[in-house]
Amino acid sequence: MIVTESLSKRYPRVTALDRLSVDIAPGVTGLVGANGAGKSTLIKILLGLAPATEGTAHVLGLDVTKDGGTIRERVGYMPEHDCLPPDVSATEFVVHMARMSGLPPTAARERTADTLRHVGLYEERYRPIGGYSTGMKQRVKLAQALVHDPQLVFLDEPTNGLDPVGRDEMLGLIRRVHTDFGISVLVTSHLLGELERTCDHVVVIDGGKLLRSSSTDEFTKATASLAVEVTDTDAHPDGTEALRAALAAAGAVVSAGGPGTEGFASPGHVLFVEAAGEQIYDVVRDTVAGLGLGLVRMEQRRHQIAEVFRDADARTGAQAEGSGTAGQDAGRPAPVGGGNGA
Ligand SMILES: Nc1ncnc2c1ncn2[C@@H]1O[C@H](COP(=O)(O)OP(=O)(O)OP(=O)(O)O)[C@@H](O)[C@H]1O
Repeated sequence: MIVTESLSKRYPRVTALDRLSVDIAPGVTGLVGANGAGKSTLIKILLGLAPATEGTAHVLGLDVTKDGGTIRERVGYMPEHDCLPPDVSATEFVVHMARMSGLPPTAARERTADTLRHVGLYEERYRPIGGYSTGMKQRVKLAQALVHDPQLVFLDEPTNGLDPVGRDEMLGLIRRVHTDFGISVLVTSHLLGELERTCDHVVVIDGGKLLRSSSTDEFTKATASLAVEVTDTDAHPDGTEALRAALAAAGAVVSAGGPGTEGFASPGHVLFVEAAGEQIYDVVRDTVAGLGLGLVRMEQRRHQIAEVFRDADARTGAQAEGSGTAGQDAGRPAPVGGGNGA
């Protein structure tokens, strides 16, 4: 759907994109990075609205330097900033945008009604946009991006300014844009956690450079582990340590405490056991029983993407220190806002 090769965009004082090469397949893809990472710049280049300094980019097989007009016919765009006229209604505005996209008057009105209903705007759609809440304005922006039935939409920070409930609703809507209508989505955010729940694939950029591109499942599944918590007994005053030693002796890969224990009432009592296969459940149960400990919990846990990046960063940071090249971009993770999107 989207292919870039060594794409760079340099402003006089800033390199907004730095030799970025990505290949994005159909589906819902998250483009994540801190403010200033280059997300909006990439979208503008992909729409043919801003020229790249070097490199190439294709959207739906079309060259952004030559086919910008055709790309914009087939791709919807929800800009980040507030750009809605306050004194017209959502219906008037979206009909206008549909007409601008080339739909005849009747089709434009029908598609507008359908799309506004889909994004959850009903009778309010006849009121002037100036009186809308932020959530309603975001929905109007989403509707205008969808009204001409594009193959692909670019959504730039669609959850900006929304409270947690509004954000969840918007993320649900975005997912349905793909599942209900088959439209592919490229959605940007500075919050990793919210993309984890919404996207099939995540691309992370930092300082205009590609940090990582992989499927959401790859980030999380590969790191499945069991969180195990046990009681102490007279025979084992530190039951957690006794279990850790016994499991390690049985060949299990075990870690205690550290990242990932947030949310547990007694983080010091939680062991993470790498879940290599089904048999690990029996190994943990038998080891706990053999030690005479009480099993408080044994639950499967998928790491959140943010943790994966934190781990990767720790590794890269250690390497960079070791090689004396602790440099600007080497191991910097996307400095994004945590794993829960809240
Ligand atoms: N027209 C411009 N002239 C000069 N510098 C620019 C211009 N547009 C963007 N930049 C710079 O390029 C960098 C990337 O900006 P961009 O807007 O693409 O980031 P972003 O990841 O979308 O962040 P945000 O969510 O804050 O918009 C920033 O440092 C920004 O200041």
